[in-house]
Amino acid sequence: MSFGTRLAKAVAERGPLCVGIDPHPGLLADWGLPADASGLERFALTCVEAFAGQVSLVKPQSAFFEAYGSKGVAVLERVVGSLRDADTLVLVDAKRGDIGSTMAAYAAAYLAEGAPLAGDAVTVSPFLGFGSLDPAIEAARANGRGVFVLARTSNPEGSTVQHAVLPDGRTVAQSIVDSAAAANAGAEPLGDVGLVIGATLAELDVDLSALNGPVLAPGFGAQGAGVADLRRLFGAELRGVLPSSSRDVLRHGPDVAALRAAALRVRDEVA
Ligand SMILES: O=c1ccn([C@@H]2O[C@H](COP(=O)(O)O)[C@@H](O)[C@H]2O)c(=O)[nH]1
Repeated sequence: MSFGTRLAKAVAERGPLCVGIDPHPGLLADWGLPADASGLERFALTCVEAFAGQVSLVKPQSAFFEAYGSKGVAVLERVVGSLRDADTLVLVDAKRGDIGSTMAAYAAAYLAEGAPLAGDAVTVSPFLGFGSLDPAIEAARANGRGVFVLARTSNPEGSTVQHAVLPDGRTVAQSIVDSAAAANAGAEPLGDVGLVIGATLAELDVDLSALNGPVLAPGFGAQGAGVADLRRLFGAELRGVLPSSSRDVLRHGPDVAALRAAALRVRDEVA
C-alpha cells in the first residue's frame, strides 16, 4: 500500500494530528531524567507508550537523538521500530538533502525496507535543487513510504530564501510546491510527496491547489499557532493538512496518562 493511502487511512481513523518526540535537554530535566542516553531512552519510550495507536503520525526529531552519538541513534532506531510495531506511522524528522548520489545513500538509510532508521516517511530539504531529491522520491514510492519536502518553514528566517524569485517569476517556495504537485499527479487518495508548510505563517503565500499530497504544518502550540491559524491559512485546502506539535504536548510528561491526555486534547481540537 502506498504511503499516501496508509496516511489517508490513519487520518480517517485517528485525525490529522502529528505529535513530535523532541527530547530537549530542558524537557529531560523537567521530567527528572538524566541528560544522557539512558534519560533519552526513558523519555522517548514514554512518548511511544503515550502516543502509539492514538494519533495518525508521530515525528521523532533526529537531532535530539544524534546529540547522544551512537547510543542516541540506537534509541531512535528503537523508537522507530516500536511505533511501527504498534501500527503507528512514523515520520523521521532528519531534513536530509544532498547531491543526488549521496541522496541515494540517505534514501537507503531512511526509506529502504529493513533499514534500522526507516520509518514511514522522512523530511528532506530541496535547497540543492528539487531534482536532487529524485533518489528519495523513487525509494519512497518503491517501498510504500513518503517524503515531506521543506517548502515554507515555520521559522521567520525561512522567507529570505523561500520568497526569492526565480527567472520565471515564481518564488522558490512555489517552485517546490509545483514540483511536489507534479510528482503526485494522478495519485489517489494522496500522493507520497508531502510538503512542510509552517502553521505560523502570516499568510499562505503559495498555491497548494494542485498538490494532491499531505502538508505537515509544524508550529502548532509552542511556536504560537492555533486552530484559527490552520483555518486562516489552509481554509478549503485543509484536506491532507497535518498540524504538528511537540513541546506543547511533551511538557505534560512524564506521566504516561497525562501525556496521552494532552495529545488527545490537541487531536480533538484539530479534528
Ligand atoms: O518548518 C519547520 C520544520 C520542522 N519543524 C520541526 O517541528 C518541530 C516543532 O516543535 P515544537 O516544539 O512544536 O515547536 C521541531 O522538531 C522542528 O524541528 C519546525 O518547527 N518547523
